[in-house]
Amino acid sequence: MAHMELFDYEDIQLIPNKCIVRSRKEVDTTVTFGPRDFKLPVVPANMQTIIDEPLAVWLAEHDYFYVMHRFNPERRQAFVEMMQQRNLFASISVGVKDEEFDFIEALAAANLTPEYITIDIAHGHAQIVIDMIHHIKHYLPNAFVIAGNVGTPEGVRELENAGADATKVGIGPGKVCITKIKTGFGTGGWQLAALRWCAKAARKPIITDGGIRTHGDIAKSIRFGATMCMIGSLFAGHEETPGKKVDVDGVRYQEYFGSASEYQKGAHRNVEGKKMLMPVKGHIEDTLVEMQEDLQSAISYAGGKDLGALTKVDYVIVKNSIFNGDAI
Ligand SMILES: NC(=O)C1=CN([C@@H]2O[C@H](COP(=O)(O)OP(=O)(O)OC[C@H]3O[C@@H](n4cnc5c(N)ncnc54)[C@H](OP(=O)(O)O)[C@@H]3O)[C@@H](O)[C@H]2O)C=CC1
Ligand SMILES: Nc1nc2c(ncn2[C@@H]2O[C@H](COP(=O)(O)O)[C@@H](O)[C@H]2O)c(=O)[nH]1
Repeated sequence: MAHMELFDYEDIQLIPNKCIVRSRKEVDTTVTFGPRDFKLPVVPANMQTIIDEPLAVWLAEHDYFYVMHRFNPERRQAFVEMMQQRNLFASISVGVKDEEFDFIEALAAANLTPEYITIDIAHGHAQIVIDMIHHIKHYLPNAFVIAGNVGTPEGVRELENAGADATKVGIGPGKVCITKIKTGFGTGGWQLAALRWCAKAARKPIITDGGIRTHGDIAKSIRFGATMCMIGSLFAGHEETPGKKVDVDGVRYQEYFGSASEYQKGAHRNVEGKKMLMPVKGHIEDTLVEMQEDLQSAISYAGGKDLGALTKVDYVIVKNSIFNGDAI
């Protein structure tokens, strides 16, 4: 590996350029991802405590990208039918076990092609993922295939060469992730640098996945090569997110647990995720609007009118100092 600068979100500040808009309202945060345009380059994580069918419908109706999780496998075909009957796009997740290969064939037999299929595996740089990409492209050639997760340029290239239309980057930077502790591996603590490293090799869009803690981190992700940002913890704790609500000393919280946690698996086997309680902070629509306003502002600081302006801004590395000791 050539010499690589190591940094994460909190170590970076972007450098402003002369503003060319009279109002932040003029700034366009739209992103084209696959066959569609979306309001924001942001997608809630495909986790059971973050997305469910009603939220997926709401997001699709309001022109936000979504990826339904894969943890109610028996519902997925009906979900695709339901979305497409309502003229909404269908975006689902699959794993790589034998029955998942059968499921792809069942969709094809039913003449159902989801617009987006995400192969959702912890260690996505694997032959079985390449086999699944080939399988989907054979049976459902018009589906846009997102494959991951990977943490290296080699991983990105191999999945792209196998036919993936986008790759997802991030091994272990998530808020409820314990992969880095349990295995010693991953991009936790240097996710932004790993994104830059992977983006240099990519010929197709990248979704950065995990580690985003502030709205400014979305702008930084775009700067370092992401087309889309997958976010869990910032979306956890909304009225509409499906994690169980609990009351602790009169304060409302919502459960947010890892997809590889024992709470998801129902067994303590290969556990690489934990559970947290997040304070309930209101409606997801308000958070999405605030994200959009903050991103519009970021683009105005970049001296532009759309997301493209962020991709070229200068930056400095200010190791661990941007919060001046303040908590986020
Ligand atoms: N982004 C991240 O950093 C991580 C995300 N996750 C999330 O947790 C969920 C469960 O993931 P996952 O365990 O992959 O899904 P699955 O339980 O579907 O396992 C994937 C398949 O790959 C095999 N496998 C071999 N090596 C590994 C490895 N190191 N990690 C995982 N599987 C391996 C598994 O077999 P066997 O189980 O017998 O080994 C299984 O057959 C997913 O939603 C994933 O996104 C989990 C960890 C890290
Ligand atoms: N290592 C693990 N990673 C997990 C698990 N469940 C989900 N994830 C990943 O985290 C992101 C969300 O990260 P956040 O920082 O925005 O909260 C999610 O999209 C997955 O890639 C897990 O059990 N272990």
